[in-house]
Amino acid sequence: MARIGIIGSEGRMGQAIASAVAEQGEVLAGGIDKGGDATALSAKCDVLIDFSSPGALEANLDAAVASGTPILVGTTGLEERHQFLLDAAAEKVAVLQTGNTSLGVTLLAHLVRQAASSLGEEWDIEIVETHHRHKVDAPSGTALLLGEAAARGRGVSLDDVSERGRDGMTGERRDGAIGFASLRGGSVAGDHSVSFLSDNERLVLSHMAENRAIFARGALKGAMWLIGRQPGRYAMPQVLGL
Ligand SMILES: NC(=O)C1=CN([C@@H]2O[C@H](COP(=O)(O)OP(=O)(O)OC[C@H]3O[C@@H](n4cnc5c(N)ncnc54)[C@H](OP(=O)(O)O)[C@@H]3O)[C@@H](O)[C@H]2O)C=CC1
Ligand SMILES: O=C(O)C1=N[C@H](C(=O)O)C[C@H](O)C1
Repeated sequence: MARIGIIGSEGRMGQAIASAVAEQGEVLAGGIDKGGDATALSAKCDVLIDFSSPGALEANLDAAVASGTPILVGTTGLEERHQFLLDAAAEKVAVLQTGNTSLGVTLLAHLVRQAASSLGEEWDIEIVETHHRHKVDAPSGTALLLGEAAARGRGVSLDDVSERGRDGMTGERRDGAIGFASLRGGSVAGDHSVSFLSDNERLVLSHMAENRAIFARGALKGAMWLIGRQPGRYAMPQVLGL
């Protein structure tokens, strides 16, 4: 049995992960929230699972590195500087960061990349996500992950083609753009759709999360997979064998 430490343990995801840990018969070694001691938690775990806040990431990675504990980071709203922190930590411990730990979205990203690579630039790409009223970041980590997949399929950089937050006299749509739109309300666990739009037809690939258990089970699976791995950056397709 593995000893699991949860960062953000009282949050919506933290509680769902604790349920998954119990369901799978693993051991919950402890959990922390804001103001908690990540170093002490890390020292008594085989793996850390972090679903907290971007502001907590640096301290959480430092704690993981100090005790040589692998870490799965599900927190979204991360910026470029956070990716540098993740890369640095991955030189010392096994690190998996993803905007979505579900099997369905991991497969969806694969399909989106394939579709973007097969369809020409005359197919516009638009990504729409809907989440519960409590979500604090936009676009969602998943929408960005799907945008990255589409951009990789097209052989372009997402930073160069991304169109976010259209408002007012935007002008016509840029050729080759990948657009994002976010809806917030109610208790939606997470809906994502990627539309490929041409003049004559539309292809829409989508995923709807019915609840948080899918994220929690995927996170636990990823965390268990990290135990005993060499330092490095890992990704969900490796965990799921996709
Ligand atoms: N990758 C994936 O598959 C998924 C990712 N997410 C992401 O996970 C994150 C958490 O989501 P959710 O559970 O809904 O959010 P919540 O707001 O419900 O939970 C966040 C938790 O993190 C804690 N926290 C905040 N700051 C710190 C800190 N500095 N150190 C330790 N703990 C801290 C909060 O504690 P306190 O209340 O004391 O501030 C709270 O308990 C979000 O970024 C979300 O987008 C969500 C679902 C799936
Ligand atoms: O905050 C959430 O709830 C979710 N966040 C992740 C994201 O930003 O994509 C994953 C999931 O959609 C739920």
